[in-house]
Amino acid sequence: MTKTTHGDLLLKNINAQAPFPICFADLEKAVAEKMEAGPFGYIRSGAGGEQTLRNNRAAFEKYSIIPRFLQDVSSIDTSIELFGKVHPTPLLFAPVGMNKMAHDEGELAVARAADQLKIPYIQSTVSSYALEDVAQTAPTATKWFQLYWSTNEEIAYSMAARAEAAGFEAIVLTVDTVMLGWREEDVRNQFSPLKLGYARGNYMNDPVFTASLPDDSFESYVQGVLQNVFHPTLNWENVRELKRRSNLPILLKGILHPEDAKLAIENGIDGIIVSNHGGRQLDGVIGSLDALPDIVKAVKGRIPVILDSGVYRGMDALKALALGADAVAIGRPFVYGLALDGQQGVEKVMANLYDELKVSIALAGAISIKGLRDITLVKKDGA
Ligand SMILES: Cc1cc2nc3c(=O)[nH]c(=O)nc-3n(C[C@H](O)[C@H](O)[C@H](O)COP(=O)(O)O)c2cc1C
Ligand SMILES: O=C(O)C(=O)c1ccccc1
Repeated sequence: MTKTTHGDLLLKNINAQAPFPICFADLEKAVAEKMEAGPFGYIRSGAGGEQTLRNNRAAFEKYSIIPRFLQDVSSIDTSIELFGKVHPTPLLFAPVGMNKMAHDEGELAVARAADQLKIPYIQSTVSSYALEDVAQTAPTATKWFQLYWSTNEEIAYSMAARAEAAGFEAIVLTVDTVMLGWREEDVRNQFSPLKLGYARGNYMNDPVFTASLPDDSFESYVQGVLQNVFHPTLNWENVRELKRRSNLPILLKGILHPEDAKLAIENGIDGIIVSNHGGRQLDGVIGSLDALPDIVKAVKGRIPVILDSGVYRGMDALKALALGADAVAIGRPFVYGLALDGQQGVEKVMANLYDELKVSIALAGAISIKGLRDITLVKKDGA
């Protein structure tokens, strides 16, 4: 239970300290001024004409809440349970690769922030630091490993096994990035973090991967990553085999169609992440919040449904939870916090998101995450 009676959730941001950007737009502006065009454009942009990037935000803006009052909201419970473990907030860190682009301490800083905040951390396959180093620097954090399938399947199994051995508690298989989306900003800026070697953390010390290289030159590593990280052959049989080989819960990330959600359950999957990869993969795709209700209906509470893509404030998280998500994952906001102020920046961004969520739950007239499902929402297009 969290007390909401101190009245300082907002006001602690109004003090003598150096000001920190309070919302996503301010964050993005500050990072744009600080970072070079290449890495900033890589993080900010969406695929194609960025229709999906806009759809993500537009989906949240369609919903409004009709709040209830006079029901004592002095104490609220923001905890959730996932795979038998209780977490104090319904937030997660979405897997974001190559964090050295944003800060030298990269994933290490983010994982320490996750440990501090008690928010589960999902580490990317293409991270700048190895999963073993992340586990060591954030030993008590809840850590999940995001797996990109590999052209050489044995590399995928090897990474999944390493994650399990290092204490990661779930595997998140991303299904929407079997090849890179059509990202025009990166062409404009002539920028590829993959080619610059930012994604080598988990590959460099993978015994199966390194054994597959002709030599240990930088060029061989980069070529090896490029050859393996894109994997258009991925199919349901691979999913079943991964499930057979792992003892951990397995989630599929990037599900947008209710039929795929049903297939995930039929194939023994333990959870799904409704996501369009932050608008970075197929442009013209449905906003992830717009995809949520039909998926929640299809899943019928059998496995947890997590949502990401466009959750930029506490109120966005509230709307997703009210529409039936069990938790939400945050991508770009924490990366911007990392770019501005390392671990501290990540903590500030996530703490503000959480504080706004708490204020919003109470002001909407709910006292728990499950209770949010009973609040009244209206949708602009009348549906
Ligand atoms: C720079 C960047 C790198 C990302 N790398 C990965 C990744 O390695 N694996 C993955 O599954 N998703 C990756 N994503 C997608 C995020 O997990 C998440 O789906 C997305 O950022 C959510 O949208 P948001 O940024 O609007 O919160 C990445 C996103 C960004 C912005
Ligand atoms: O940039 C991304 O969104 C991403 O997920 C990715 C996927 C493969 C290689 C590098 C990054």
